[in-house]
Parts: sequence; structure tokens; C-alpha cells
Amino acid sequence: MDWTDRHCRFFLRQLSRHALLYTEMVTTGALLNGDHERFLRHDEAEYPLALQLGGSVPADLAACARMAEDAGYDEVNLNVGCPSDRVQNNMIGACLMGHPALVADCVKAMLDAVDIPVTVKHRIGINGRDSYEELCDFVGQVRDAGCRSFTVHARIAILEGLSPKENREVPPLRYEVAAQLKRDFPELEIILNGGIKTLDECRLHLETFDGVMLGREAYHNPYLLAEVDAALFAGTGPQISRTEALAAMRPYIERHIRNGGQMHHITRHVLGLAQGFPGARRFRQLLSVDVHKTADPLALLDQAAELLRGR
Ligand SMILES: Cc1cc2nc3c(=O)[nH]c(=O)nc-3n(C[C@H](O)[C@H](O)[C@H](O)COP(=O)(O)O)c2cc1C
Repeated sequence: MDWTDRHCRFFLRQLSRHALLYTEMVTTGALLNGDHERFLRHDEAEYPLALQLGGSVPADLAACARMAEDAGYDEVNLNVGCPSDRVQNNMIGACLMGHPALVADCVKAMLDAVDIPVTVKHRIGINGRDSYEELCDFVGQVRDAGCRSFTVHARIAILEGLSPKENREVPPLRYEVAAQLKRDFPELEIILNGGIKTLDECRLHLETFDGVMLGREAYHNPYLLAEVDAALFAGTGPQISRTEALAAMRPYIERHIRNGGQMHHITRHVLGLAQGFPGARRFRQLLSVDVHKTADPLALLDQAAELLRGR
């Protein structure tokens, strides 16, 4: 949430044609009672794209899954991993790991409503329900409801006392638990998530798992995605350069500004493109600080592009 908005995804799609991109979590309440066109908005260039839903009322999730399918999304994913208090009060996210039968009902209702895949992202447990048997019970019940793809954030969530940020860092990563799950449910697609930072790590995990999902590293070091098509998807096209990726954003940014938007809505997501280079600080300064003080944002974009020249 707050990161993979449509501008971020449009940018990431310039780097990889094949990586599946996910929206931020959208709650069923927001979609059913709010401005659903705004929450579902995306560009066809972002495909393949999954909409992630937060909720636990089967009929509501079914209605939202239908909205996702109608809007063109390739997949709908149910969030059973978010530990935030705010969502727990509404029975959304990781707390649902304690209610496998309800999650199964949700998944069944969604599957009955759409033809696109319905997938689940979850933890390996929550405090008070963190045994391997309970994890298998959860996955087994959701599988029996028809789900075939599970993305496993390989740490438990602690639902009281830790902030969401701590819940992404404090409980230890236990890849071996996710690997055991793959062995015990070989027919399911099991995608590993949590702490993966390099393509070598991706390759290694792909010997065990059907897929890998990267969160923070893909955001902070987006150029990693430029290498995944060739490295992991056997893509054959030429790898885009950093300069080309930024240049590809220029018409998109121009259109956004013409429609009354501000450049920093978009450029806040490209700051990691210069990561590790001498001009990286200046690049970030131009696109995240100076951008608020200029009447000619596109000139700043061009200055920032100069810093990437040749890369
Ligand atoms: C700022 C922030 C927002 C996040 N929002 C979501 C979300 O909306 N839905 C979700 O499934 N995971 C969300 N996550 C969790 C990530 O998808 C991922 O599971 C977690 O960061 C572990 O993977 P990583 O080590 O590759 O980042 C968020 C993570 C961060 C840092």
C-alpha cells in the first residue's frame, strides 16, 4: 500500500515485460462503497497485472472479483498477510489465517464469480496459530475450495505489539517451512516471498518453488526487474537501459501533467533507478525535492536523465 500505485506499475512495466505486477491492497469496502473507477484504474500497458483485495465477506469479495475481471485484470489475489491493526478490526489480512474455513468460503465465492485465477497471499502463521499442522490445515482448506496458487510470505505475523514494519522484519524468515509446504502440496503453485534481494537468490529459490515475489527490493532497486526477463523468463528482447526506461516515462508524465496531475506523483517511484551511481543523490534531489519548487518539471526530468546518460 502507498507503493505499487498505477504510476509505479507503469514504470516497472517498462523494465520487465513478463514479471507479474500487483496492485496495492484494495478493500472490498473501498470498491463497493467508494469511487471504484479510481481504485481499479490502470493502463493496459501494465499487464500482466493482479488486483489484490482485502476483505472477508464472500459475497463482497465475489462482487469485487467480478469488477476486477470486468476491468481487465489478469488475476485477483486475496490478502491474508497484512498484520495492520486497522485491517484486523475489519477481519482483513493476516488475522484471517485463524479462520481457514472463512477464507475457503471467500475463495470459493470468488472462483464461482470469475474465470481469471483467484490466488491467496498469506504468512506461514500468526501468533497462537503458528504450527506447521495449522499452516497445512489453512492451505488444505483453501485448496479444497479451489485455489491453486499460494504466495507465501515466509514469516509469521504477530498480531499484537508489532507495527506492520516490524512484522516485515522481526519474525524470522523460515524458507524451509515454505519448502516443506511445496513438498506436501506438490500440485499447488507455491510462490516464495520475503527478504529476496538478488537474481541469484531468485534462481536458487526457483529450484524449489514455482515462483518468487519481490516487494521492497523491486521497489528500491527497480533496475533489477530489467534483468529478470532474460534471466528468469528466457525472454529474448534486448535489455532496456536506465536512460531508455526514464525516457519511456516522459510521454506518460507529460500526459499526466496535461490532465492536471503533478510530476512527483510519478517520479517518486523512479528514484531507485540511479541507485549505486555517483549522481544518485542529485537524481533523487531533483525528482523528489526540487520537483516541488519548479514551474517546469519536465526540464528537471531532462536534467535527471542527463545524470543517467550512458547507463
Ligand atoms: C510499504 C509496504 C506496503 C505493503 N503493502 C502490501 C499490500 O498492500 N499487500 C501485500 O500483500 N503486501 C504488502 N506489503 C508486503 C510485501 O508485499 C511483502 O510481502 C513484504 O515486504 C516481504 O517481501 P520483501 O522482503 O520482498 O519486501 C507491503 C510492504 C511494504 C514495505
